[in-house]
Amino acid sequence: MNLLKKDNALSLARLRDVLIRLEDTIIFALIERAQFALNECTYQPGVYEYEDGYKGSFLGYFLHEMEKVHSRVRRYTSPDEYPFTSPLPEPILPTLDFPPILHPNNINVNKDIMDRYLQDIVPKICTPGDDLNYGSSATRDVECLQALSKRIHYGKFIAESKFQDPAQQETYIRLIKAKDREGIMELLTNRTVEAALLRRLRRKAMIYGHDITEKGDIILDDDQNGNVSSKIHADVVVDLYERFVIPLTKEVEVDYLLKRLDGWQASEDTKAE
Ligand SMILES: O=C(O)C(=O)C[C@]1(C(=O)O)C=C[C@@H](O)C=C1
Repeated sequence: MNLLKKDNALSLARLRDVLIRLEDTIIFALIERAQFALNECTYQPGVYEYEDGYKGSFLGYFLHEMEKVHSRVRRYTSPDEYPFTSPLPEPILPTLDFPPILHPNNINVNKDIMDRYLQDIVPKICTPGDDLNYGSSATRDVECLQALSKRIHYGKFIAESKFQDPAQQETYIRLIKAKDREGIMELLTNRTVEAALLRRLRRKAMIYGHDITEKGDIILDDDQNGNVSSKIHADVVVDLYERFVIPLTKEVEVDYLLKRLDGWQASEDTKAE
């Protein structure tokens, strides 16, 4: 989404379209990672020596080096991009003037994303063992992590859109003032959208995870669920969204909303002047 343009940036339908596109990005990134073995040593600190004395894992090193370059081309000045590592250098490109779409905040849940990715996702999508493709698997890890991070932090835009809905703003303000986390969570939850998302995701993961014949039919495997030797198990993708991606997006939404009124009245007064 072009965040330099403010028009319609907060339309809920458009934001949901972004999330739908990111489903494809995430499924393909997971499929790419799944072709390599677990390669545990890339996640363990102290296995390699780095010229700058870095003490973390190979993935941590690779991610930090990549983020340094991306930071120089101002990736993390965009309100939908969040780094995993720090410190990062200043951009070499001039600052872009993004219209203020989000309320100022410093929410970044990438540490949680990294923990869940390493503990829960990689062991489920990769075969155990070591195939020596360390660079390839770390490259894919970075793609998965960045796609998940973007998706989950989009919760901020969705929360802002919901807050600005005139039909709901008063209720949000009341719940925020009461610091009612559960009430906010309930109000922003849309179970119909979640159920439709999970159905769509299962279908996509089934289709993207299999090859097709020349006629376009899906080549299903011969187990009863039709997904034993697929590139990725549809169940794993659905489970990942159900237990991790959606709940963490909602946490971001709630965290954002809980801070939504900080300095708000002051900024409304300035706008009115
Ligand atoms: O689409 C929304 O309304 C969202 O808030 C996003 C999302 C999601 O993570 O996909 C989260 C909460 C809602 O219950 C439905 C979907």
